[in-house]
Amino acid sequence: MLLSMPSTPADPALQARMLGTLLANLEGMVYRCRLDEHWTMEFVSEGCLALTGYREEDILFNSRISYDQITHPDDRRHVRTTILEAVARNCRFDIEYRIVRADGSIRWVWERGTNITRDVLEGFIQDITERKQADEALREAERRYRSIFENAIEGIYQSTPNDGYLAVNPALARMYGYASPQEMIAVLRDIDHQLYVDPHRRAEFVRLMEQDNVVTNFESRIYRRNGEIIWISENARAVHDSSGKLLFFEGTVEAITERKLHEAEIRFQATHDALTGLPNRTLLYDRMQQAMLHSQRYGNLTAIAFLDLDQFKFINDSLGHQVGDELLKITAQRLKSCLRESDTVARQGGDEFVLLLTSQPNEESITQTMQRVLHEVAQPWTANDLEFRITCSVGITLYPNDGRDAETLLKHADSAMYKAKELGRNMFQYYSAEMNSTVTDRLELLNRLRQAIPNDELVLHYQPKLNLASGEIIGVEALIRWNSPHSGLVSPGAFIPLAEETGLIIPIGEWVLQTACRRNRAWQDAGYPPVVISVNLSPRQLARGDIVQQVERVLAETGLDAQWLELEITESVMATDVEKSFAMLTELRAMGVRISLDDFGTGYSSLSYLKRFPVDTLKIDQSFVRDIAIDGNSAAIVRAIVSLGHNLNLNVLAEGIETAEQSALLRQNGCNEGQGYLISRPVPEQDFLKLLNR
Ligand SMILES: Nc1nc2c(ncn2[C@@H]2O[C@@H]3COP(=O)(O)O[C@H]4[C@@H](O)[C@H](n5cnc6c(=O)[nH]c(N)nc65)O[C@@H]4COP(=O)(O)O[C@H]3[C@H]2O)c(=O)[nH]1
Repeated sequence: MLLSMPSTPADPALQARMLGTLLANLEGMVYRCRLDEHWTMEFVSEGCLALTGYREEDILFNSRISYDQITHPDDRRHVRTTILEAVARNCRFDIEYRIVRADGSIRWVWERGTNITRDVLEGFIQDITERKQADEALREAERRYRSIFENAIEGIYQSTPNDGYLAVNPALARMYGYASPQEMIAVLRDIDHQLYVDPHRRAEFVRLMEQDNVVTNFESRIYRRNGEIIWISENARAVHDSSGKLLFFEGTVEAITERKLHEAEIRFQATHDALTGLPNRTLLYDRMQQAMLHSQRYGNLTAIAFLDLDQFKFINDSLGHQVGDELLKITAQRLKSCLRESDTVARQGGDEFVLLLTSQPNEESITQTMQRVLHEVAQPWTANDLEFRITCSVGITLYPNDGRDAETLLKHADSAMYKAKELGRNMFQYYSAEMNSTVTDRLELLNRLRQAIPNDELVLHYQPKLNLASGEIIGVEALIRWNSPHSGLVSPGAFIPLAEETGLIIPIGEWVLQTACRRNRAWQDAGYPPVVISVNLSPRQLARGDIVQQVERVLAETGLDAQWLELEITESVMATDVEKSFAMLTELRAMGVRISLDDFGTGYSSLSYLKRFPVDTLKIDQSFVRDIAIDGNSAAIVRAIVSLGHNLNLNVLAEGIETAEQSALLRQNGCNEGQGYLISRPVPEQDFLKLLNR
């Protein structure tokens, strides 16, 4: 019993004193009370004041307040029931409840007691408010941590090195495709094989844990429950007990598939061309290095083909960038279709592509591929309901023959490509050492070309046009030459394309028009028989829109009558703003200027326009003339053009006549005007005037 005395010491006074000391120093209150409706106190120890805020005399025999009143109203019933039940069973009771202290504050107490008789209880009551608060704080903290665990967006887990997961949160279960954490823990027993796509990843994870006790940003590919593969990143640490034994790993998981895709996308963008999806220059260099190493080891050839679309700039400027972009995409596809998977088609920028052919046994195989490339690129394509054809010029270098590094090989391929352009486009050229001596540095060329007009370096050569039947000179074509102090007499193929690309053709074109008209007027003034002089007009001169005014001004300045001027335009002009071109050409014809359609039959699908086109003469392209004697198709085309021209009341002139046989065949096929080396090459003015005088 609580108040029963120890058997020693025997002195009752000593015992009473000890008891008094004990009771006075006890934190809490010892009591004796009646088992009545007030819990009437018969004895309370000194701790009463500290516990309840009431003095002993306030409580004893309910003199001021009863203990039942001190008990928190909400807990009174619970307290009474518990005590009565214990009494009924004659056993000790142990109960926690709240009291209301004298100052109104509420405190938690713990009471432990027993009944001495049927009516009297004895026991001890202690303030446990602080412990209760600590418990509550602990529970709150636990609740908080659980809430974080349950509601985190990141996956959280505890796992053992060998036995799967101890705990996972719902986010991780969701991320891995399981209905609940429980299901995931139950199903995923063999993490190495069931989870990681590469089973060695888990071994690596465990190894890092053993080594560092922590892993950060550990990225792996894992299987979701449905077999789908995703990327995750883990941060984890090892948890040990006090003896240092490993208990488990605990970590967080982030799904990073999107980030990985994004990174891959960025990597792709850094190495590929956005428009065509082809490898860009960076990746090309990389592949070239590999290909060269491979050739070195196996003793075969690597070919680098530099490819430039002929007249692309013109299409881009005249039909718009959208059509230009479309053409580049089509070309990219076509080029890829000609090559093996192991080869590379890269876009170098603009309309330039580079083909890298690896492990080539000999030149013949490269030539075959290049023939396929020319053929494929030249296939017709459609834009704005019109059918087009575009050709390309290609320069080829071989490793190891033509260069030992990527830079040199590309530079030489570029030179060879310009040679192909110079030789008439739509062809490929293998690089040869002499090409180095030709003008290949375009920038340097451009700078020098800019100076050509002010330095008076441009000259015109003249090529007569004949009536094939009578042999009479009926006209002359003015053809530009550049008398460069640096490179000698440069033919137009070597600088006109560059002038067209850079816009320099505008001042050059105006110079040609001025000079041709002035010279023609001077010949007439000198008494030579009058001839029509033809001047080539670049599509860009026409696209500028002021050609009518320019021609008017030049004719006025030089005093040449309009009937003695002919403007040669190429079919490609028709692909530009057709209505505008029609209007300008119509105006020029109304002034009396003649219009001739150059290179007829080679390029754009112009037949549909031809009927409406304000033109006087069709010039049959020299490629047909060249083959007329050997190729039935060319002869048929020439016949068709001649009869088409005549039906439309047009003059038809054949250019590039080199042999008497060609001339005869042309005459037989109804073509009675011609021009070509057979009659005369383009010659300086004085030589031409001698011909005119004959
Ligand atoms: N194989 C062969 N070739 C022959 C024969 N007869 C003439 N040719 C060449 O064929 C070209 C005909 O000129 P094009 O088709 O207008 O082609 C011209 C023209 O498109 C352009 N061009 C020349 N001068 C000018 C100019 O003043 N302005 C513009 N915009 N372009 C020009 O440069 C191109 C090339 O001019 P050229 O080198 O002078 O080359 C000339 C001429 O020398 C022949 O029997 N056989």
